[in-house]
Amino acid sequence: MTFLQEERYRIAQGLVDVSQNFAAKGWFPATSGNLSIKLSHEPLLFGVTASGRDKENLQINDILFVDGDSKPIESTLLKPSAETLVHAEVYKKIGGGAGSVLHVHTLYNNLLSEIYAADGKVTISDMELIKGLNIWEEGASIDIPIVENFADIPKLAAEIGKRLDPRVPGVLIRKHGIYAWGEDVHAAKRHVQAFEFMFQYHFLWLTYQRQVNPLTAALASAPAAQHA
Ligand SMILES: CSC[C@@H](O)[C@@H](O)C(=O)COP(=O)(O)O
Ligand SMILES: [Zn+2]
Repeated sequence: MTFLQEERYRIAQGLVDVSQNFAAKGWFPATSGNLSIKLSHEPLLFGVTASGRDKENLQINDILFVDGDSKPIESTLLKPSAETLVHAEVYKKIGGGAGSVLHVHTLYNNLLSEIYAADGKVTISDMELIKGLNIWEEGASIDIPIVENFADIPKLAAEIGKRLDPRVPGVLIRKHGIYAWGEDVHAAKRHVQAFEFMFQYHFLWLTYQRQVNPLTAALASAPAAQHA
């Protein structure tokens, strides 16, 4: 498989740039996270980070190119990210709306994925940064799906595939992290930043309510019958 050296460089540099932005925020603890940019949809080919690389110090040589089965398309000593199948699943299901898939582990996405695990989703309503997801309606509400953290990656990818919503460009994995995407790496980066801001706000707001006004918080979370 041959493709332009310029394309290879554009994709690798795009991933290095976004990794530096996220690393500065501490979103890649302990080498976690993985990143990809699509090269072509038909056939599906994309550049992805090699497994186990320190994404706080990602280099152009840490990127390899794989197909829709997560197999390298060129001879390489690099091993694709252990979660490459998740990237492939998002590209296959979202189509043209996904030109890049980004995965980060953060404290706030882990906390909310556990707090709302039983609901299977986190609901965020009426926040300005929902517009950062390209959703412009007044008072918009979004549900971010939460899937269990299956160790079996094909199962994890399939479960994520079942829950994808093209309107909401992200899926949480319980006590693991978020996969978010966008039509290109800039949109995907904006989506991750918007989600993380809203997760942080939501968690701190929950905490504030419980600390500052525990009675109101308890009433707000109690079933309606108990209010009567
Ligand atoms: C280092 S713990 C995190 C990993 O288990 C995994 O979830 C992850 O995000 C990074 O895996 P990788 O294979 O380096 O892409
Ligand atoms: Zn991960």
